[in-house]
Amino acid sequence: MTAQQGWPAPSATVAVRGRVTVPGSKSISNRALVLAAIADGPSTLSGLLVARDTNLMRQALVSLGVGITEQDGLVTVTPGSLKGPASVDCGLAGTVMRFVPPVAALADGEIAFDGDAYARERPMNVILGALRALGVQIEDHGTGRMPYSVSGTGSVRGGQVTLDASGSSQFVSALLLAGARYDEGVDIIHDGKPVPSQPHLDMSVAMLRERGVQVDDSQPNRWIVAPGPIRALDYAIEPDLSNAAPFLAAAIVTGGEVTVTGWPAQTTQPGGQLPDIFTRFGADVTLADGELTVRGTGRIEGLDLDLSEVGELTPVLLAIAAFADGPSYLRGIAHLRGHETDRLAALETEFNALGGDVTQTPDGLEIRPKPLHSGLFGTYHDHRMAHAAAVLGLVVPGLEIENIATTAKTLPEFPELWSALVS
Ligand SMILES: O=C(O)C1=C[C@@H](OP(=O)(O)O)[C@@H](O)[C@H](O)C1
Ligand SMILES: C=C(OP(=O)(O)O)C(=O)O
Repeated sequence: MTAQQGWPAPSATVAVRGRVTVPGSKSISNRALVLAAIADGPSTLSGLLVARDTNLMRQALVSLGVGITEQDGLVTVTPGSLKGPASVDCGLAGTVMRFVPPVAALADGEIAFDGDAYARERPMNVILGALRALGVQIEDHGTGRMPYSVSGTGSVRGGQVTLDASGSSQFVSALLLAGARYDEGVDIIHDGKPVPSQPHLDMSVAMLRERGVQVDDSQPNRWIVAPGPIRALDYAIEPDLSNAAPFLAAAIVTGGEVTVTGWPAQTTQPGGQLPDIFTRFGADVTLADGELTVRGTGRIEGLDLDLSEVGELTPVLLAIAAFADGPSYLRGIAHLRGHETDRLAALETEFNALGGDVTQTPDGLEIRPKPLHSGLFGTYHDHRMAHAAAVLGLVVPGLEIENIATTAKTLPEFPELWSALVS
């Protein structure tokens, strides 16, 4: 492949200044869809993300028998009786491959799951094993991976299950989201190294409680969901704060100023930690009147960051750290090896191919800033690799991004929004 085959990342001739509005959160959108699909009546969702991951979730739920209609940007989800046979394309969406099987278990009939080639590499065994322990029949040909099928009888016994969710918080969220609809509810006990992505767990619990479900998360590493209905709820989805990260990073690496509109005062999204992290990098950050403004000060400090709670922010934060005045250490993110790609390996390879000095550690990445040169940045079907490359490209002229279209996973309009902001 030659460098000509990539998307020419705009470089910033002047400091980036502007305002951006990003579409709805992937994580909240797909939870809202799942919960609405198994609620006690129709729910209307506003601000739902339109992207590959949410489209796959919608298709999955429709194929199970859920009604989904759309008018004037509002999406109405009407629960139906869940039935197989059906097949579900998970693409590369963790939220689809982990959150839908516990719902499919409530269907009557066989639901087959498959996805992109790399989806077969993403860890699934924990959630499949947990579902089996809760009384669900699963066929995975002994692989613990995709493709698999879930054969339901219209109800799930549920009850207590012990699992190791250190590989992904989505194993816990998946059971939380459907568990109220199981006969005995679900009592999830985590046994293993710490569960990553605490904000995403909080998001699942909060969204269940908003819908009247009783969740007891008062003990560490244990979540008890009482059996009962999930109340239908009309719901507005927050903007995706993780997808806002590259735009805000543009201000930091160019010494400019970027405002993201619609920033929630309170959030369970991991991006809620961005103001603090950006401040530690040396940026000026203001949150007022529902807008977050980040101003680059011309100085970026190398940081030692535990990103275990906010792993999905890693690629963009590494791109900022590439221009810091000292080394940075990003820790607590071994589980990123099971994301859209092995993100630790991919980031190390691609940053170093531009002349960078990035090293994988057992649980993270170290970066020692060095001048970078132009080149083609591989994205490995990973939207956040593309975001990181775009941030680098502001400072590194001639950088090209392979398969920029991969950003469609969560933000199809990324190339246009980016070009409009930075050029
Ligand atoms: O539940 C969710 O919506 C997510 C949980 C996290 O997964 P991991 O805990 O596997 O990192 C996060 O990285 C992913 O982007 C979305
Ligand atoms: C890890 C991610 O996605 P997924 O929901 O597919 O796990 C991500 O978006 O960074």
